Amino acid sequence: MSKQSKRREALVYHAKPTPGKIKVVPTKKYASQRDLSLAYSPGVAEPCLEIAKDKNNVYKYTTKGNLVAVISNGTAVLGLGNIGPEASKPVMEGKGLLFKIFADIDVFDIEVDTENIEEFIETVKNIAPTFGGINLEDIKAPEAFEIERRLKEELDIPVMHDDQHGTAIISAAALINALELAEKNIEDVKIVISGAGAAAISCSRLYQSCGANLENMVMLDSKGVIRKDRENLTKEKAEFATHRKIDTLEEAMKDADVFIGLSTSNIVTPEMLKSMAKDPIVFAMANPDPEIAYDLAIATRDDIIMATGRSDHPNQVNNVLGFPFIFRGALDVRATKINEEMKMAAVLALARLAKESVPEQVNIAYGETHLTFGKEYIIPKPFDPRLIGEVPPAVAKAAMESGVAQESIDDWDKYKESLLERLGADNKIVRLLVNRAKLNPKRVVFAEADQLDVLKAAQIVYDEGIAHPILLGRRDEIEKLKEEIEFDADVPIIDPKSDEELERKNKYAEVYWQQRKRRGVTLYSSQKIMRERNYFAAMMVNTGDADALISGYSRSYPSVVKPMLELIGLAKGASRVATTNLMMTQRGPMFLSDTSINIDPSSKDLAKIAQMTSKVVKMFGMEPVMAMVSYANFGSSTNERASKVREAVSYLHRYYPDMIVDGELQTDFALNSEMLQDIFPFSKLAGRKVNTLIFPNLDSANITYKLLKELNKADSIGPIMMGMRKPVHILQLDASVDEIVNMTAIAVIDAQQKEKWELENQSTK
Ligand SMILES: NC(=O)C1=CN([C@@H]2O[C@H](COP(=O)(O)OP(=O)(O)OC[C@H]3O[C@@H](n4cnc5c(N)ncnc54)[C@H](OP(=O)(O)O)[C@@H]3O)[C@@H](O)[C@H]2O)C=CC1
Ligand SMILES: CC(=O)C(=O)O
Ligand SMILES: [Mg+2]
Repeated sequence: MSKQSKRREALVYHAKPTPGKIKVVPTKKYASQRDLSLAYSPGVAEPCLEIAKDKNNVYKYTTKGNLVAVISNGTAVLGLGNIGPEASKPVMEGKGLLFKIFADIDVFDIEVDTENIEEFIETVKNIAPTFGGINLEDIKAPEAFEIERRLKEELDIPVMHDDQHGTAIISAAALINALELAEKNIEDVKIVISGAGAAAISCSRLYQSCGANLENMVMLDSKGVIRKDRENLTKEKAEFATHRKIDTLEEAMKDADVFIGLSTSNIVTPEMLKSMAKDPIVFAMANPDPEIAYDLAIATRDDIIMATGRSDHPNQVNNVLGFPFIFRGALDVRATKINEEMKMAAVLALARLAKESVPEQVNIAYGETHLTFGKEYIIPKPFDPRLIGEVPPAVAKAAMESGVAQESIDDWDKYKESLLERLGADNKIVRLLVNRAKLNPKRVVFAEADQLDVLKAAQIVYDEGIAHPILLGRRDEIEKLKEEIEFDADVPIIDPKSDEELERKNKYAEVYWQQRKRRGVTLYSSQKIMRERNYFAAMMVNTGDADALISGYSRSYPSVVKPMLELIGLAKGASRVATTNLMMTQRGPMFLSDTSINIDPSSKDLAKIAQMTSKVVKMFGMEPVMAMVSYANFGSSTNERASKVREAVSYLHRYYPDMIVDGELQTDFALNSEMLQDIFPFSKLAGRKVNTLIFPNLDSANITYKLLKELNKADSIGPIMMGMRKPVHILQLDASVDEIVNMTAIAVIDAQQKEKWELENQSTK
């Protein structure tokens, strides 16, 4: 993607569909007059009075305990400098988003229009009663030091200047691990620090706590090396002033073991890197552009251990790995401070985690095959789901042991479990899907590429490397739309109606005719039918000219399924096709089958649908726990509709005893593991969390899925086609661009799996 398109994409992302990145969502019912009389007057007076009696009750009756203020005055926004409070708001909203998705902490972002230290402190102190914690952000040094020191002293809730301590914690963990790989001792290494601001000073102090020697450090600011003989140094800079008679970064870098960049972009040259000691460690952490570009650094020295603050290269040393989890731990024990002990506990937890074996989910999420501790993996990845289970407990424990916790945790296993529960699975699942597709992108033909949304989706999958799109449709229309959305990549366009495709059309017609010539099909009618886009696209997949197909955006589902079934046919061993929908519900991801095809399946069909769905659930990295739902529970009705489901279950139990499936069951029992455990403790599902529902007929499945989508605004991925010989996936009429992108990822994964099975079959023959 060009720099210009990236810029546009970032602006559209922030502007559409609603400006900004976060919103406020009520957590209580508000549907009836009664609800409102509780939420507001007169009911609300009761918690007010309780809190007036005892301020601690504010944690019991309000969101304070899980609410953090991300506060800035916009004086040091990333590496963009003093761009003012309004211009800092996207970053602060971004931090809010990260707090929420990584640690389930709610955030109000607050941008304060003052550069005066006293005014800023006064503002924060005045609003502090609202919050459980204060995250100071992007405030320039030296003001940031005084502001944080005073607020820590004067407030009884945790206050942390993220750019100082978040950065220090993460980079210290990365440094410990990098030094281990380089086989160097922290006490001995020569460290150059570019930048003498909030982040640099705090990092350097923490490295000292980890054992680094002040005598071995050289720090630089915008004026050059900070020497003892320089005048008018702030007290923080003076703390790091060196006796060495050097003035420039170039001189400082000679024979240095470690470079820490917390200053500004592109100030380190390849020559400087070459002058460093063997196995140099370079953390170029300025954002958005580092002190030296990752690729350039790697190309300059092959013994380098390199990290940046960015997510698009290995080793992202960025405070995003810290602030969500540090505050989570601090809030959960109502710590009054974030102290040195808590910071060190976070450092050690992060450093330790990087050395443990990486769950497959993380490999997939980052499009990697085998992340292991080494030069390109010195620190955990932000999307590592283990972070929330490891860092907050370490921080909370340290808070308790150092005497700043106001509440204690006794059952650490239970606490860890509750932390893992906090993370919704929605985004994770989509990410997993997309990244799995990216590992081995396939050629996907978009049969309706002359529709704007389909083309937009094709552009996204192309840009993100999810698939190699083939655009099928009216060439002139596609060209026009491509220009409109500035999709300038050279991807194949195929217009089945044009003369250019005559040869290919004839080839497909011949194949089609050969298969059906004894069923009343003539060569002429075959040639005619190949002008129809879905037939043409299906033949592309059939003959290996494409790996997968996406269609259905502009036509009714059955009208697309029919030709696909006729042309592509069923997979080996499949007796029918069916679909499943993945719904992102508040309870977590749920698969619902069959949502689109089988009107009144028999018990055998139901068993088959369950089996096929189980494979799809596994494809999403989840263990299927399946309820075959009905209006009845375990034989409570003898009606044939209930017994059909019962028979399907007994078939599965008999032939597939390892499948975790049971029924017939009413949906409320299926979704409530405790109720199920109490009343039907013999069930295979008792005590388990059901993630898949197999419905007895199309009516119930389709109605439920649409109801969830409309009433609960649950996002849906699907319908995912199961049982087709080739990867053909059919969109709902008017699917959104996101839905088309997700469906393409599914089509690619489907193609990857079919390819794998074919290879396995060949090797066993
Ligand atoms: N990866 C991460 O997680 C994080 C990265 N950062 C990045 O670190 C940088 C600094 O942030 P922060 O400390 O908050 O900002 P500050 O404004 O507090 O500090 C900036 C420092 O950089 C120095 N500086 C500017 N230009 C140069 C130069 N050419 N050579 C050497 N030093 C220079 C300034 O010098 P002077 O004192 O003379 O003005 C100042 O000391 C930013 O790029 C920010 O994005 C920050 C926090 C986290
Ligand atoms: C990451 C961060 O907080 C910064 O660059 O300022
Ligand atoms: Mg910052």
